[in-house]
Amino acid sequence: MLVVDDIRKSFPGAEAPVDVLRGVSLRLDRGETLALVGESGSGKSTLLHLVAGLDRVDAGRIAIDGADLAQMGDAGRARLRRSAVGLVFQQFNLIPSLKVADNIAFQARLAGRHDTAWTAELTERLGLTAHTAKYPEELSGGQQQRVAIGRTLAARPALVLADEPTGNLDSDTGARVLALMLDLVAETEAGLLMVTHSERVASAMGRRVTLEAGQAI
Ligand SMILES: Nc1ncnc2c1ncn2[C@@H]1O[C@H](COP(=O)(O)OP(=O)(O)OP(=O)(O)O)[C@@H](O)[C@H]1O
Repeated sequence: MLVVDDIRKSFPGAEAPVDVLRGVSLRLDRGETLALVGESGSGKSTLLHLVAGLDRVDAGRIAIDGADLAQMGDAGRARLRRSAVGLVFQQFNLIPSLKVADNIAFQARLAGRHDTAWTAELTERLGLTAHTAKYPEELSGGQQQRVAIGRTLAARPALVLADEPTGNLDSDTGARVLALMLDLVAETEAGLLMVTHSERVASAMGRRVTLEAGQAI
């Protein structure tokens, strides 16, 4: 479902360009979970941004469900992001003026896939039922993180891209949220690509890819 084929990405440096990704390839099918690990600065977030269509590769190919990101304009990539891809980043990016229930439903409504029963089930399993009429600022960090996960999964994306989604939580809450996220991803048969620094998180995933010196090993 996700094919990353020999991608390259450089950024301008003070003297010479910095070659962050130097021919990285990976594949991810629906129902698979893949941890993306590597030292700080190894290019994990860069790769995730490229797959999310938030930036463009210098060379190589990224395809999601057969659609080549490079062949699409900005509008096409935004459409694909809305319909097939869910993002869970460290910053929750909740909408402050919307109540929790509307934050959770937001992505699904945008994608035209709002399903009341599924949203209610997700809300319950994420332990948020008592908080649906609140605004994000009234919630703790861990609760806001669960809202962000609910918002992504309510839309049933084919591909979930996550950057340290439990990085800001204490280890017990983080473990519970991760286990729930893995269950929900498995049930929706999404593919999950997750950047993490945590060995515990990486070992809970089906496979792992390590970025080192611009390559996937
Ligand atoms: N927009 C940008 N402009 C210039 N350099 C960038 C840009 N984005 C990333 N870089 C550089 O690319 C390299 C990889 O950064 P990236 O954030 O992808 O690493 P990472 O593996 O996610 O790191 P961390 O684990 O610390 O989050 C770094 O050297 C960074 O300085």
